[in-house]
Amino acid sequence: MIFSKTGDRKASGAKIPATVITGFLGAGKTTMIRNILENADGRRIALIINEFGDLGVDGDVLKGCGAEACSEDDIIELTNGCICCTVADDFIPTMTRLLEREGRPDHIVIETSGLALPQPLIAAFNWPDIRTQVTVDGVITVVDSAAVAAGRFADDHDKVDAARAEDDNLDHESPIEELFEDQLTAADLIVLNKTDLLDAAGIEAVRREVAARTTRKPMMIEAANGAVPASVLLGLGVGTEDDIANRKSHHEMEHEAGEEHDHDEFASFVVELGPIADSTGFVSRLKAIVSAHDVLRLKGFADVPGKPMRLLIQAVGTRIDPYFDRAWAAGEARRTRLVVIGLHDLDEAALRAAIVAAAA
Ligand SMILES: Nc1nc2c(ncn2[C@@H]2O[C@H](COP(=O)(O)OP(=O)(O)OP(=O)(O)O)[C@@H](O)[C@H]2O)c(=O)[nH]1
Repeated sequence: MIFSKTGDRKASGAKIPATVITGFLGAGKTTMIRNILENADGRRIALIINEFGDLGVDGDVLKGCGAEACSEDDIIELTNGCICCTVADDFIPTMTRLLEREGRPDHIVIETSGLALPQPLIAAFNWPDIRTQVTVDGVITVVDSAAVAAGRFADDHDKVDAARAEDDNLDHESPIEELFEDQLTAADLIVLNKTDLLDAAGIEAVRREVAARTTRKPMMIEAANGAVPASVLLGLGVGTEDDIANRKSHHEMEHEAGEEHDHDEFASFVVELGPIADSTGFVSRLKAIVSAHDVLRLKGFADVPGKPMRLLIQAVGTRIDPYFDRAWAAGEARRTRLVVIGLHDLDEAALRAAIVAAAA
């Protein structure tokens, strides 16, 4: 965070605007935030990142981006990715500490994990100590348009029925579909991202499907690589915390109907490997593995011997995108670590073995 030295907002009593950026795993939230930080127009931005999985890749990518607004110490990471369960434990104390600091930011940006329900987070802005000092400027939901076009959020009824037959505890129709809709329902602005991967007719079909998935009518804009001017994303001025009653999630509606909510629908684990000599072969073998095992998201960094830069590996569904993102720092341990995220029945042992074999 880059903080004001004067703390003049506090003195004037103006509330600090906070933008919540949500969207399913791999939609492009971090990419869009990076774009905001690089085009912050002199705003002092504090960034809170909530990530699923123990690796902190998003924070690391943003710390490594070199923009003035992303200095190492200026990004707060909340490591438990289910913000819906930890608002009281993690988020509220973090916000309180941020607001107690001497210098205060002009704007707060919060990236939820791809598996988080935004509703409890928005409701937390009504907590007395927070409500008097911060307002939700707007909720921005980033959509992976290519994934929508590929039917990734369409309910696969056969699969859901089979899973429910095997596991009585499954109380939801389809966790992915529900989350996708809950994130859309929370939105003040929907960014249809990854339009570079579709043609005009495909984008139009995505727009129609997304509109049909929420009863609200938030603004919708298109983007590639999250390239939307910060002036469009920041300053929506909605005050979303006053409108939570109109944005209820499936979970909230189930709770009201007296049903229980299961937090164990998704799972993640970290794989640590040695140096990867043949990075091209490794990435192509990983691609086959994520397809065969229905992995939702895989990301992390690899140590490629002889390369001064670390290799960032990102897989979203079956798309895999490796690139060297920054040089290893002096004294930094060169490590290969990947976080793997999937549904709760992810076969961790088989996946681990396959990834270790792919690296050999
Ligand atoms: N082709 C294409 N790729 C994109 C676009 N936006 C993001 N990506 C890629 O998609 C992958 C995931 O992007 P992230 O920004 O990390 O997505 P995220 O929503 O922060 O991911 P999680 O935090 O894991 O949920 C990366 O490989 C990005 O380079 C886009 O508009 N087009």
